[in-house]
Amino acid sequence: MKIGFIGVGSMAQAIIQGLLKAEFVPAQDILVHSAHRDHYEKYASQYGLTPQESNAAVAKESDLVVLAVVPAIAADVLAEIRGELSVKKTLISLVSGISLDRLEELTDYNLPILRSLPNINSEFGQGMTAVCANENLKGDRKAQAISMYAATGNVAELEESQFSVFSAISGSAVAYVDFFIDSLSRAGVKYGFTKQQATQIAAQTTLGSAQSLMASKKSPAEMIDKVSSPGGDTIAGILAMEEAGFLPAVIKGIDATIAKSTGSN
Ligand SMILES: NC(=O)C1=CN([C@@H]2O[C@H](COP(=O)(O)OP(=O)(O)OC[C@H]3O[C@@H](n4cnc5c(N)ncnc54)[C@H](O)[C@@H]3O)[C@@H](O)[C@H]2O)C=CC1
Ligand SMILES: O=C(O)[C@@H]1CCC=N1
Repeated sequence: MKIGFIGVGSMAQAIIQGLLKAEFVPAQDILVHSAHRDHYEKYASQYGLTPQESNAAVAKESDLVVLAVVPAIAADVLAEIRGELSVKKTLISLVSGISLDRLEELTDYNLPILRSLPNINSEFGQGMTAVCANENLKGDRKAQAISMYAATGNVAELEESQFSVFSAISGSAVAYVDFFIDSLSRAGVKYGFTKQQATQIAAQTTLGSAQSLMASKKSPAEMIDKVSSPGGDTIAGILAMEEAGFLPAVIKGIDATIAKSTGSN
């Protein structure tokens, strides 16, 4: 099976690296093309991938055609490759905010298409990807397309109407979690830790907390209660964070993310 990537930016590279680590397909069966020849040729040669001269060539030579460009140019790129797509190939879009209806309108109403929203953690097999197939993609073909993402982490099949919220609390939230880690780290620096020490401590604490939460099957609130000793330090910190607007700040950030991805701001 050949997997072609149109666009080799942050998200495509994370998936490619995840696929290589999982040995999902041989490296040469991953085809790439993007706007910058120097960059995609160098990247392909570094990892043994197969560079292609054009977006149309990627589409022609691949079984799974992954559209990994920014939303603003997706329509132009689909116009370039439309002639090479067929019912024998699966188009996988990971472009935020572009619906299956719109993808069909820009290509062909008979094509098997998987709309997806991965996150950057795919690079290390820790991804969280939402998928939704159109009615032309079913059975083994659908399983094959989804298996690409399963090789790089968890997959959830969702209604399309849930995508913008998913994108905010997963795709974008990788940055928000890192923002939180960086905030903890800066607090450590304020009190004399080096940035490197503080970041390592904050990151490991975040990782350990997420793993413990999932392993325990408890709610985050129950875990907070376990850490908050009566009359202790943690509850004092929680109350101060609440007073400073921690929860409303997070909700506001998610609202803004959803508004941007749905074009409602
Ligand atoms: N970065 C992330 O964490 C996530 C990104 N996405 C989606 O992934 C898509 C790409 O985002 P990023 O990788 O962050 O952007 P990026 O800017 O890092 O990558 C975009 C790629 O498209 C290429 N490109 C530009 N014009 C082109 C053209 N005419 N033909 C072929 N390639 C062209 C660029 O050279 C670059 O390789 C977006 O639609 C975004 O919504 C979805 C989930 C998470
Ligand atoms: O920032 C963005 O637009 C993309 C969508 C989800 C994560 N990154």
